[in-house]
Amino acid sequence: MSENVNVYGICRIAEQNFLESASRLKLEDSMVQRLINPKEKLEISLNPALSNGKTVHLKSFIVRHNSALGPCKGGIRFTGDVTMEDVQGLAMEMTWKTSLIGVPFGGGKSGIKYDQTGLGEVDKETIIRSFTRAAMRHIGPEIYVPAPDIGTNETDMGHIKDCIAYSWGKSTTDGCFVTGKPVILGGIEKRREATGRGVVYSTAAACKALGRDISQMRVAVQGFGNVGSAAAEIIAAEYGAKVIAVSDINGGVFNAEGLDIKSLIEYCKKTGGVTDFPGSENISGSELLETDCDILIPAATQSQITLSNCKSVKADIIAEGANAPTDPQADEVLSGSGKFIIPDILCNAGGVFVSYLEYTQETQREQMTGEMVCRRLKKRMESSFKEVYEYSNREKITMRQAAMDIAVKRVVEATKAMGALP
Ligand SMILES: NC(=O)c1ccc[n+]([C@@H]2O[C@H](COP(=O)([O-])OP(=O)(O)OC[C@H]3O[C@@H](n4cnc5c(N)ncnc54)[C@H](O)[C@@H]3O)[C@@H](O)[C@H]2O)c1
Repeated sequence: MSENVNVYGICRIAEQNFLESASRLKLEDSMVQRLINPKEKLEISLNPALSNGKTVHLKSFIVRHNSALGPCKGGIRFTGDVTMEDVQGLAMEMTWKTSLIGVPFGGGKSGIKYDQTGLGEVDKETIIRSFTRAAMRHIGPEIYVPAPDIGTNETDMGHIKDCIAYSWGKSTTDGCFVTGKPVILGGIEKRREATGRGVVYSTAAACKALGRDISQMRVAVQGFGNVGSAAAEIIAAEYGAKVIAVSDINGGVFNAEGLDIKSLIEYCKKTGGVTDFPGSENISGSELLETDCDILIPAATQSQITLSNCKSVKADIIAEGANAPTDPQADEVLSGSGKFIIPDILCNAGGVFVSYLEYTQETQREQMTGEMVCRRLKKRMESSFKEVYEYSNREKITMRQAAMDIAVKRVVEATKAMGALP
């Protein structure tokens, strides 16, 4: 892990961003309490027996933060260090993200606390099925709809769907219980790359707004998983930008002339990481963040840009592919020095937008082509970017503040419209 992980903590970041927005919007204290506290928090113990015959004991978490706008939506984080607090912060972020991007979902998230180092595919499936069986009564099209996040992928989502259908004695689920599934199981084309693609569409919109030619941009990407590798590939292949540095948890690689991202993806499939990629120079994780470049895409994990390293960030556009990669104090320093930050709830909302398309497709039993998905995603990322950019200019606040205020206002409006429960 990098030295900066969890310096601030995602829950604190999410709460602080919300409280600042609540203060700008002059929300009443009762509304603040209603929105800051999650609707539901669950800790579920799992005891699966793995293929070596040993039973392991692990914790899993589900947080349904807010469902004023619809069923709670958010991915499953499966790592050795995920905590209930992380899941709570991430669930709150989802509430604002779904609101901002304009889909009828609330915010949720789940976590499975288990270190996957050395875990084989069969045992991973066992743990995913164990989680699904235990959590099933909290998952459903009108309750909480999971998706991939760090440590989970479309194969896992396929197992979740199958596990639920199996428990009913049916061949499939009735409605959408999980998004990000394989296409053959009712998933949607382009979902795997949707978050990274959305990051690129919002970055392209930012370049346009700032009068910068994206094809001339030098890009550094932190994290080369689902989000980072797709963003790197698309910004290079479709927009002609030069991706000069990428990193993963074990370090990074650099080439001033641009890395061949397609080959790097193939290389990672064989070796499990970016280090020693032929034709590049190895760099450290912290050197990646300090790379002399125009655009930095943090797409790894939270609290990577902190008060202690933010002054070394040279990129003047920061596109937050990860959730909460920038600590609030660092955010203030960066914004104060004129950096343009595309905040996470806007920048990485492409994944949940395409999850929404998957949800509607499955409910209506129709099929959308990849071309239709990309067109709708691009249109939505551009219109959301425009909304936030104009609001930020009008109110003379940062992009993050504008995104938060727009998102919080919608949830407040829905909450007021629902009225108080008896
Ligand atoms: N998958 C999605 O659809 C989605 C949607 C919205 C937001 N996000 C967010 O994007 C981020 C990445 O998610 P993902 O799905 O790509 O995860 P992933 O597990 O596929 O990939 C994570 C990548 O980050 C690297 N990494 C982890 N810690 C690192 C560190 N400290 N320094 C450098 N690299 C590090 C890993 O080695 C890996 O390459 C997370 O913050 C996640 O919450 C994901």
